[in-house]
Amino acid sequence: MIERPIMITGRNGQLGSCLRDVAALRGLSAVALGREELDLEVRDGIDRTVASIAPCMIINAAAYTAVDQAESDVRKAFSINRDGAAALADVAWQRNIPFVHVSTDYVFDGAKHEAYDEADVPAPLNTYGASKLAGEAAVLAAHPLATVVRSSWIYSSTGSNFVRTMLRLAETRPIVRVVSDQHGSPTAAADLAAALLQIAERSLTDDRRIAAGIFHVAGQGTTSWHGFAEAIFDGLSRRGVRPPMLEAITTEQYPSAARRPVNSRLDSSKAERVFGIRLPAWRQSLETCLDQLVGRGDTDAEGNHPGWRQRNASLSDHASGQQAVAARL
Ligand SMILES: NC(=O)C1=CN([C@@H]2O[C@H](COP(=O)(O)OP(=O)(O)OC[C@H]3O[C@@H](n4cnc5c(N)ncnc54)[C@H](OP(=O)(O)O)[C@@H]3O)[C@@H](O)[C@H]2O)C=CC1
Ligand SMILES: Cc1cn([C@H]2C[C@H](O)[C@@H](COP(=O)(O)OP(=O)(O)O[C@H]3O[C@@H](C)C(=O)[C@@H](O)[C@H]3O)O2)c(=O)[nH]c1=O
Repeated sequence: MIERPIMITGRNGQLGSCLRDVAALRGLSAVALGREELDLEVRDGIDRTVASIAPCMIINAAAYTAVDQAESDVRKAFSINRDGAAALADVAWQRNIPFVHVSTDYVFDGAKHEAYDEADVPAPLNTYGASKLAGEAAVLAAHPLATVVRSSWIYSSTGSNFVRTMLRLAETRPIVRVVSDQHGSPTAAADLAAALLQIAERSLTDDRRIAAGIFHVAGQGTTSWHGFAEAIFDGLSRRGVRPPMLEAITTEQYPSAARRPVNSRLDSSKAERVFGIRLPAWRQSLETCLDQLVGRGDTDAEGNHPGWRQRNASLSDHASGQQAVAARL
C-alpha cells in the first residue's frame, strides 16, 4: 500500500522548510509546496493541487507575514491569511482529512498582564493580526475539526526573522537600539515544526476531536525584544565575535507602520496537557540557532571565526523590508 503524504504549504518559509526537514528526519512521507506550486490567492487551483497529492492531512505554514507592510496591503493580507487559509481548510474538510493551521500571538492587544491562554479574547492591534484572527475563524468555520496553533516570535537560521536581522545589524552598526517594553516568547521554527508534526501524528491516530480547536505553542520562558537581542549579542560574544552596543528604547522611540502588543506572552499549558508538548527554553534553542549561523566558536590560526563572515554574507540577501528597517537606524 502506498503511504499518503502529509502536505505542507509555505515550503520556502521558516516554518515550512523546518517542517519538511523534521518530517524527513522522522521518516514521515511529506510533500512540501511553495507558492509556485500552490498559490493561496489562486483559489480554483487549490482543489486540483490537493487532489493530485492525495495527502493524509494538510499543514498550512503559508501566510502573509510582513507585519508593517500589511498596513498598506490590507487586501492581500486578508486574501492570503483569511480567504486562502479557509479555502485550503475547506478542501481538507471535503476530503475528510485533518487540517493544521498556524496563527500568531499578534491576535492579542497586549492589555492582559499575564500570559494569554486560549480562552482569552483576541483584539488585534494591527492588520496582520486582524487577518490572522479572521483566518482562524474562517478555518474553523470551513473545517470544524481543524487544529489552530498560535505561536510567537518565530526564528530560524534561514528566512527573515529577528535573529538574522540582529546579526546583520551587528555587522553594520556600532549601536543597535531595540524596544524593551514589548514582551513575548521567542520560538525556534524547528521546535515548532516538531510540535506540529507531533500533533499531526496524533490527529491521524486518535479521535480527531482531541486535536480540534486552538492551542498555544511557544518557546518556554519570556523576554522582551531587547532581552532577545541581548541574548543574541551575548551569544556572539561567547563565539568570539564582538557585538555592537545595545540600547534599550521604548516603543515610542521606534516608530513603525504597525502597532504591536506590549504583552503577547502565550500560555502553552493546554498543548502540554493535551499532547504532552513542551518546547525547550527559548535561550537553549537560540544557542542551537546561533551554532548554525555563527558556529560554535571555532577560530582559525589568527583567532578569526571563519564561519561568521561567510555565513553572515548570506544574511544580506534577505528581506528588503528588513533592510529598510536597518536603513532607518
Ligand atoms: N514569523 C513569526 O514570527 C510568526 C509566524 N507565525 C505564523 O507561522 C506561519 C509560518 O510563518 P513563517 O514561516 O515565519 O513565515 P515566512 O514568511 O517565513 O513564510 C511564509 C511562507 O508563505 C508563503 N506564501 C506567502 N503568500 C503565499 C501565497 N499566496 N500562496 C502560497 N504561499 C504563500 C511565502 O512564500 P514566498 O517564499 O514565495 O514568499 C513563504 O514561504 C504563518 O502562518 C505565520 O503567520 C506565527 C507566529 C509568529
Ligand atoms: C529591527 C529592529 C526591531 N525593533 C523592534 C520592532 C518591533 O517592535 C520588534 C520586532 O521587530 P520585527 O519587525 O523583527 O518583528 P515582527 O515582524 O513584529 O515579528 C512578528 O512577526 C509576525 C509574523 C508574528 O507573527 C509575531 O509573532 C512576531 O514575530 O523589535 C527594534 O526595536 N529595533 C530594531 O533594530
